[in-house]
Amino acid sequence: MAVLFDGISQQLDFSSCDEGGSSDNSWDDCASDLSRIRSPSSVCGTPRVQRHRSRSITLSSPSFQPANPIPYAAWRKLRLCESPSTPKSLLSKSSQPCSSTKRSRSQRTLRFSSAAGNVTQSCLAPSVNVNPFTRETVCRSSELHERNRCRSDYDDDYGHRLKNNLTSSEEDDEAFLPPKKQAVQAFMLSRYESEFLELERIGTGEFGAVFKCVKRLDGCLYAIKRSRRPLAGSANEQLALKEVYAHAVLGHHPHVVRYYSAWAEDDHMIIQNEYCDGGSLYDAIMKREVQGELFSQAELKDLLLQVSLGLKYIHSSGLVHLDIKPSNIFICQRPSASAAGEGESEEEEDGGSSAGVIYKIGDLGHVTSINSPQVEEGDSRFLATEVLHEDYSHLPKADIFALGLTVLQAAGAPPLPQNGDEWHSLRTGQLPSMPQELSPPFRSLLQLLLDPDPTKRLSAKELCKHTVLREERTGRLAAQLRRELNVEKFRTAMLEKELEEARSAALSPQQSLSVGLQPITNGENTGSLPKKGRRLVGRNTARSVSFGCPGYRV
Ligand SMILES: Nc1ncnc2c1ncn2[C@@H]1O[C@H](COP(=O)(O)OP(=O)(O)OP(=O)(O)O)[C@@H](O)[C@H]1O
Repeated sequence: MAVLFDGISQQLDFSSCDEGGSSDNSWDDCASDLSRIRSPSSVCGTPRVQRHRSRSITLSSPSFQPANPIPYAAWRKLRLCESPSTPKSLLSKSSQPCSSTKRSRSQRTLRFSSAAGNVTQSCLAPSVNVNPFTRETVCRSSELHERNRCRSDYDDDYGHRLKNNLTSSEEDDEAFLPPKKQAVQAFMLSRYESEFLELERIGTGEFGAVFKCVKRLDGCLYAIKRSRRPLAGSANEQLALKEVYAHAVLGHHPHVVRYYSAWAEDDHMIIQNEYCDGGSLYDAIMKREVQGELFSQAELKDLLLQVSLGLKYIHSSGLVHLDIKPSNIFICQRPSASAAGEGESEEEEDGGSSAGVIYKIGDLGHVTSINSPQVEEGDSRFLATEVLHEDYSHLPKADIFALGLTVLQAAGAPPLPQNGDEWHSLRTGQLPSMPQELSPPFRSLLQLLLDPDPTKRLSAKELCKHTVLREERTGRLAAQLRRELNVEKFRTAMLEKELEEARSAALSPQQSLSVGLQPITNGENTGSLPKKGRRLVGRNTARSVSFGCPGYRV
């Protein structure tokens, strides 16, 4: 029995089941966890199988049962937290460079991982590759290089989770599943589980839940939307399908959240989208509110311009969004200049801001066609009156109306009413009272977006060209051009000076020839000849210039 306990104690670590020690994990609990290991609903920590040379007892074998249930108190004593094989030591082992043989083996093996939250989803799934080209990886490796550390030190959640995952796969070097079982279990994994490692839940909405995931193959982050309720036959089905159809038709634009893939799983729709690391505009507004800050007018113009660019693209594709609002506009932090390279980004060419963030339109669940609309009204707080009255003749202008209200929200306007008198008065063209003074041209522009008559509202295309929005960018461009012009002027002046010097240097010997050749002796009497070692035009002009007179040179 002692031998049996010893074997178990060296293979199991329940620290991930109960970090705080408050859980009542008995053997039975953990054994049942093992049996539920592929159930997505299971959230309790899964016993972590530690790397160990002895294979006398392998927990991965479903047939394994302890001879006797282990009492709770005794069980807790079996934890390996401070033993030489604790997870800590395993982590540090994994952070050291490992041989290529080991890496390739770990990539092949299936493993148990103890990813926090939805633990069991990633169990038995393949490991995650680390993409060396992502911004995160590049930044991290340069940081590590700077600090001259030999141990990797991931300080964010992504790093931790990735690391845990990689560590787990290394632990699995001592593969405990026979090949047939591995194959069967891999087969039983869903596409979501086998292709992605779930890092955290980042949001919930009408559609369902959204998770931040890393794709095991490419090591990149994605936002994965999973519909909340089983879809077949539900009203949610249309919403999900609309989103997929719209994404597929729209393709790729810098101001529309990028779509990668979609599939159905267990009667749920799963959509793989670009992950926007700045969250939603709604989150950003809330954050500013807490900090007692407001979006500046320049930021508001930037927001309006960028979303207009996205809308222009959607509208020119014959579609309308119909649910524009702060929680459906997502933010990507702009990569630093060094990471982005020196050339202008696509956004800038398309008129976006060169500083700060990139705004992207997301959540295409209400998208419909302009010409044959099937309108599923979006959030009533942002709804234009004509849509409420089922007048669909100017649908793109309904997006413009919602965009106007979105910008007002970012400017600090009070929360919008869902209905009632206040709702109607907002639709008479009156701007709500604002906590900040907006310039008259910008205020009039916003007023124009909220005009009760949709035909008077500007189109997205007109907005993108509007001088009020362009002046910021024009000003920035002008400043940049001025800087470049100054550099060029300076360069030209330098070249002119060098040319002048070269000319006079070339002229001097001829002058000296006309007055009688003087051999160069000890450096005296050199007239206007360049001083010794002085360079002429270009970098290679330290060479002597010969005039074909032996004994005479300049
Ligand atoms: N691509 C993404 N990148 C980052 N976070 C995202 C992304 N997509 C969604 N989220 C987060 O998940 C939340 C809900 O997402 P989304 O609005 O798409 O779901 P929904 O169910 O359609 O919501 P709604 O009720 O607004 O229609 C967002 O508010 C945001 O915090």
